Amino acid sequence: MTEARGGSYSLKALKPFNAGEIKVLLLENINQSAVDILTKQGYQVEHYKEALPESVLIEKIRDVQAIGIRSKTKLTSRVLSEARKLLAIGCFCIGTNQVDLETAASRGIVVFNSPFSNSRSVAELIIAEIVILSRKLGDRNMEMHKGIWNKVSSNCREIRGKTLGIVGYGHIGSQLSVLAEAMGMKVCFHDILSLMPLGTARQVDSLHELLASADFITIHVPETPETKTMMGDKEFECMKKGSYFINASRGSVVQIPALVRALKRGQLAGAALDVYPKEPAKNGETFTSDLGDWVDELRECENVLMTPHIGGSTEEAQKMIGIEVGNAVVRYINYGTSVGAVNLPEVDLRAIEATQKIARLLFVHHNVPGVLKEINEILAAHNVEKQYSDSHGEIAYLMADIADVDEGDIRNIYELVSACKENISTRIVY
Ligand SMILES: NC(=O)C1=CN([C@@H]2O[C@H](COP(=O)(O)OP(=O)(O)OC[C@H]3O[C@@H](n4cnc5c(N)ncnc54)[C@H](O)[C@@H]3O)[C@@H](O)[C@H]2O)C=CC1
Ligand SMILES: O=C(O)CCC(=O)C(=O)O
Repeated sequence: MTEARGGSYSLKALKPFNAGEIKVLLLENINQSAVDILTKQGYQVEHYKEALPESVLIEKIRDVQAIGIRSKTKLTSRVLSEARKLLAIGCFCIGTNQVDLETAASRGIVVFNSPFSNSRSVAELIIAEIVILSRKLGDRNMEMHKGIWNKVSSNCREIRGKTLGIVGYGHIGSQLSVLAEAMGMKVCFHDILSLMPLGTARQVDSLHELLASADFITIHVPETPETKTMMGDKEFECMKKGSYFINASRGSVVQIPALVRALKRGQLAGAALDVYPKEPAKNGETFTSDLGDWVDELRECENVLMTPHIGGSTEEAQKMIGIEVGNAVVRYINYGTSVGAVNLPEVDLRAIEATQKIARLLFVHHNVPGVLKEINEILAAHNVEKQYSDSHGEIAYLMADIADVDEGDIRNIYELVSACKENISTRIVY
């Protein structure tokens, strides 16, 4: 058994398994920092640059203990029902809407994401887009590439003194607020939560009030039943004539035909989109009407910037995300630590000293009365050094360190706990 240094004494590295048998599937060009962390553990890592078609995904997911994805791979209940060995899903991004979180939890599969490692990258992109839209640089750039000299100032404006309206004042929205004020903009925002405004930003009561008062509107909400299609004809009609619209959240939030109508009738002077209702699965695929008629309609509009979902795609963000999510997956597989999980209770225990003969029970179960009594009866013959249990809706997670157990005790505890009626998943690491 290997040992890790922890402060002034040695900590036990818990690995009840042959690490070489742990298989990890990484999709969508996840950063090398994650590959390095996982391979250093001795895990077998299969690494693809793109998302896989569903049939191939199902074939591969059957055989792995962990999978890493970004925004394209849909882990639906159909796909997860095939994932019989899966312990952990790493979303190497912020959004987790591509995963059926409830199904994952009900199967004892933990889901991690990286809640803010790419927020700054998105905020910087939005600042750039505000300037580019305001100066109509997208169109001027395209003209120059075609050999056309078109020096105009009409309707091109500074952003200083203009109002930025932010929908969703979370990690990205609030970071953007600070950057925009530094550029001389006034900031107001709308959020379903009452939040502390940064700088001199101002929270407004309703989405419609925000839409009517800003020169630029930018959306930074997660995909939820409430935010799906939240921007339609009525909302664009509320916006100031000649204002600009930006979306780098999720494509489902905006009704593209309504946006196109607002652009064509001159209600909006331009728009920037980074995300779409349907996106190609990999680089090299085309962005054409195969995805929907809305593609051609958008491509015809003037002063519309379109980027291929690159809000979080910077070297800095991808490296940080790789390290953060890669480590979270390792900690869960090796130690059972679920801190940072988005679908299971966050449970952890202090590390075990290398000299201690301790086995750690990791038990995900249905959250019903009587389960802990049953488990503690199983453990009654042993000294439970420490234990912690928490629940998240219908699912609960118990972690217990049991002292002075031999291989026979461990096998016995495993068999009794996993036979418990409310068992979802039982592991013992030692
Ligand atoms: N284009 C890209 O590459 C990227 C896109 N994203 C997307 O951006 C979204 C936002 O990211 P973060 O700021 O990190 O999320 P966050 O969770 O920190 O903030 C989201 C905010 O939206 C608010 N909100 C939720 N529903 C709302 C509603 N109906 N109306 C108004 N406000 C609402 C929440 O209260 C929260 O304050 C992510 O969920 C993800 O989908 C994130 C990173 C990169
Ligand atoms: O980088 C990606 O693939 C996805 C970025 C994103 O949309 C997110 O972090 O939610």
